Amino acid sequence: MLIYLLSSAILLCVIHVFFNYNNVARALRKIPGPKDAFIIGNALEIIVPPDKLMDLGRDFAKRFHGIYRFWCYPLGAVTIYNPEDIEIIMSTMKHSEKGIVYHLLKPWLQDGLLLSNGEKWQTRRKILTPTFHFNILRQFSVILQENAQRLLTVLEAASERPIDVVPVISEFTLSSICETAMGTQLNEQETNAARSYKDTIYRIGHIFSSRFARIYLFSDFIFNLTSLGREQKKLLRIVRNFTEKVIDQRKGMLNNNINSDTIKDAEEYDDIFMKKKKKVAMLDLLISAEKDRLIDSAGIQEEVDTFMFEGHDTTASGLTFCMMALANNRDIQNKALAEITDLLGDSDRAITMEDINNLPYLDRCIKESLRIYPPVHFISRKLTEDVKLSNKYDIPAGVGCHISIYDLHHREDLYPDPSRFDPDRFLPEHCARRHPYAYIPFSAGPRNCIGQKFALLEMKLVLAEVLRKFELQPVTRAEDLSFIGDLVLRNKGPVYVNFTKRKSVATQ
Ligand code: HEM
Repeated sequence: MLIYLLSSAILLCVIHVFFNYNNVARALRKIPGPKDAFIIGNALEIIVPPDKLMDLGRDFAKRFHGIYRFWCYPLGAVTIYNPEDIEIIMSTMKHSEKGIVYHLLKPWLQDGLLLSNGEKWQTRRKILTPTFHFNILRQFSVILQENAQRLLTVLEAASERPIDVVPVISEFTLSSICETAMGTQLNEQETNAARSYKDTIYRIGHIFSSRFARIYLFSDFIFNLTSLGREQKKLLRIVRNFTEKVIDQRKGMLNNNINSDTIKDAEEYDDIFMKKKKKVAMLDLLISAEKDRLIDSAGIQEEVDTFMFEGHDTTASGLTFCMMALANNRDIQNKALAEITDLLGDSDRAITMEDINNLPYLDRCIKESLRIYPPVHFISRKLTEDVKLSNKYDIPAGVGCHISIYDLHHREDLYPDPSRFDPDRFLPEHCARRHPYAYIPFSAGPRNCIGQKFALLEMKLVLAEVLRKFELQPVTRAEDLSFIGDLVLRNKGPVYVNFTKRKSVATQ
């Protein structure tokens, strides 16, 4: 018996040494982090119920300063929120391989821009960059304005009582991205296929959230055995059939309307569509690139799906929290409204892209809201080579490096009283004093958000239109929020705002 116990103890010690004293573990364990348990490292600390995941991150960010790590053989991860360290990781393509959590998106986005790497990413980024050229954004602004007007109608019908803005804003951003990315209207068309596509996208979003918050579902093998895994498979088929059909229809339309062989750049793209008086879609550039054999049909599908995913939930989260913040900060809301009224006077004409460039205070409100409530609150990389950070810690190759945008944006030393909503933090003189990687809602460096200008245009346009028409009154307060662990920042429950119709813009 004694021999049996002794040999078991020795075996456990050997396992412990093997798990926790290999080269990776030794390097990682020099970085501050939670206390290591025998054999299992930090496993027990990180397995928490899904609704506690965000709190766990915030708790660690408070306990450690700018960096902490987890280790549980064979998985290791370091979370950083020092601007100097973030610059080391984000400013080069050396560390551009995406972390393990992005693997959850693979069945849907495949090798689209968000997940691809190397030459493929470079080619795709080159094809897609002109989509966000000023001239094309100007055309998108017309579509965004039409969708904003539909949103105003919805808000008007529900005014004078608290509305959960989450579903209303999601509907707006999903319709907007669908029309700008694919040239397809979800609202007016309201065919069975369009409705089912919309519902499917929402449901897939929920499945991602559920999977993200349960680490045991990260394994494809286990996930595919669950009812969620089976449902996701079915839903992805619906999405793919819909986008395939839209792409085919668009190809047919382009072939009939455009004699030009290919579209070489944004100016030409703009020219062709302006002459034909056609609404442009991001998809058109991809179809054009297919003629040059730069991309194939499967590639077009990947990119359309990527834009649909990246382009709606993120902006919906940004708009939701910005509306809530403006409702809760009456003085700031009034200042933003005064700026709009000064610009437009009594006129009730629609706000244009040119107007948008003349609303610097609203711009600062959006920036501040994206600081406190960054829609993409963390990003993650898998390091393929060793990295020395600014504070001399070494992160070994093979481990994950999470960049906590949320904790970076809430650092007391960079943003005193970080929970206070203060748009003037973004006055040029204050920005100039800050590290360039201290504010990164759209990431930074070569793999930054390609849709940043589009997102800001969409947010600004719709906020300006909403503020002109409604006074936003507080219902949900900042202290009521409780975030759930998800790829996009989300409150656990509804986010209520009361929209009260203004009598007249001129009298405010
Ligand atoms: C407020 C809204 C948005 C925020 C906060 C946001 C944020 C981000 C962030 C942080 C990344 C980097 C992700 C990473 O490195 O893992 C990213 C990448 C990306 N975003 Fe956005 N995004 C927004 C809206 C949009 C929109 C509207 C589109 C499309 C129209 C878009 C398309 C993309 C794409 C395709 C990438 C991958 C870029 C690449 O790797 O080259 N995003 N976004």
